[in-house]
Amino acid sequence: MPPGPLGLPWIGNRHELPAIKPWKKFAEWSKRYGPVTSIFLGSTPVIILGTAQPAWDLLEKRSDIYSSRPRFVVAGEILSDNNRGLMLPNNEPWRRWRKVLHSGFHAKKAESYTNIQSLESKLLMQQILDDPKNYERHLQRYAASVVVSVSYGKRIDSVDEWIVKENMESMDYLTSVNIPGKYIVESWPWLLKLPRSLQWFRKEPEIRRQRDVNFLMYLLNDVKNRMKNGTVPDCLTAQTISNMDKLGMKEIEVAYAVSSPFGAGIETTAGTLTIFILAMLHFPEVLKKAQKELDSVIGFDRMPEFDDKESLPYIRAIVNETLRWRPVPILGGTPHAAISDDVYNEMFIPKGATVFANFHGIMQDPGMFPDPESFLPERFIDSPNPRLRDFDLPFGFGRRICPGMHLALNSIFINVSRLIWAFDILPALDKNGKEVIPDSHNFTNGFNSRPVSFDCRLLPRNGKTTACIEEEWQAAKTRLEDWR
Ligand code: HEM
Repeated sequence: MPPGPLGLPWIGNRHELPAIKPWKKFAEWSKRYGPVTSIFLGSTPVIILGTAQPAWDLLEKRSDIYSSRPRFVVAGEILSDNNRGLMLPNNEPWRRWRKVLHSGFHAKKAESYTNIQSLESKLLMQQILDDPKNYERHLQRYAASVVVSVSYGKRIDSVDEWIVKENMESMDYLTSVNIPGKYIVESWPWLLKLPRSLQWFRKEPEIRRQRDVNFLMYLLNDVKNRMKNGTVPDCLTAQTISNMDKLGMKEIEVAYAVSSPFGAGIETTAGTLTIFILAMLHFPEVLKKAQKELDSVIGFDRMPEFDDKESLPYIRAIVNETLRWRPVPILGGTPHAAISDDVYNEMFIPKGATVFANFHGIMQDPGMFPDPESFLPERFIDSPNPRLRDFDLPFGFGRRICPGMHLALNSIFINVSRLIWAFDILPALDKNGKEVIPDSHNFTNGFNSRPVSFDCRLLPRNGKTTACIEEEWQAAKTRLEDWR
């Protein structure tokens, strides 16, 4: 097995792994033992990949071995009845689920959503203009509305809408049951052989499951009804319902599949945009340089559009650097699992091993990203490294790579370019008028890690850009009505 810290009988290295921000410990171990490290959590072998190369070598090049997931007894099997593809092993139902998401969000298909993304982004700019203090809430609304629009053909006016709240509660519950060590059945799955009435751990997740099913079926049936009336815009659910027979999927499978962007696409997108703002507070020279590019390519009489992407290399590099500097899916997303024994660089990796591509270490590897703590978009410009020219590392690996990658990149590009074009992004001032720069390491715990809320000033750059935002918003308002 790869080198790693010696564990104790039965518990392995569990006692050494903190519940808060375990990725830091992972990175520490990678530094000490090398880019491929092994530990044991209970009796499960866990492989930690600390740099990008072994992650590509294993999770991408050997994806026939490493595209599975570890077993999630409570969250995946009991709570979700094996309907949440993110937690499914590499099996036939996962492939059907993946097909739905691929056909809904592949690069070409994602282009068809740029219209709604641009309209929602115009609303976002207007909201930030009117109420800059609550910028984080506006970013979350943007991300939620895009995801619900492309999934269910219906937009979101406020993060307080019941659909968003119900989804958040469901996701919070899912995360709360997915804590290693919380349920003994995860380590002793033989408990599932007990008579059902004796499986004490089932009761609460099964109640929650019924609530999830009711919610997801309501959303599915709502789209069905609107399809009958001819009032639903093109969206993932409508496409999938039309293809249901061909896909060979049951209604409940479809209901869960089309809801996956809900869990995977809101926090990641909104969190990344917040990280961009945090980076601009720490690296004001990057903001200045980006404004210079926008001023010469766009000017002040119109907003940046998707068509401008090719002419804005520095903005594209900022998008990449934001995803690298502080990745939201800090542990590389959900871990992968090996379905057969393997040998890599003379190290044995056993069947059933859980594999983490620890983004906290990978994205801070000075070998690949010199001076990794600095926010340097230049590292992506004219790079001879094809992996940096086409930077998909933040979206994971192989057959499990994020299916929402193109949608996410479009959301980040359009909003980063418009925020830079329209606003000066400055630190908040304390009561003595002194600038307060938030800690660039103060991030939340959890699978998705985003900055702890911080204040900043988003000041309109000039009258022309402000007038342009207001004008564009007036025009966008009526067009957004199509997505009610
Ligand atoms: C900045 C935004 C985003 C980032 C950084 C991100 C990143 C990731 C990562 C790292 C993974 C794990 C891949 C792996 O296991 O190797 C993942 C999986 C996934 N993402 Fe995203 N994602 C983002 C946005 C989205 C959006 C907008 C959607 C939906 C439209 C989405 C849907 C998914 C799904 C469904 C999976 C699970 C795939 C599977 O298990 O087969 N993501 N994402």
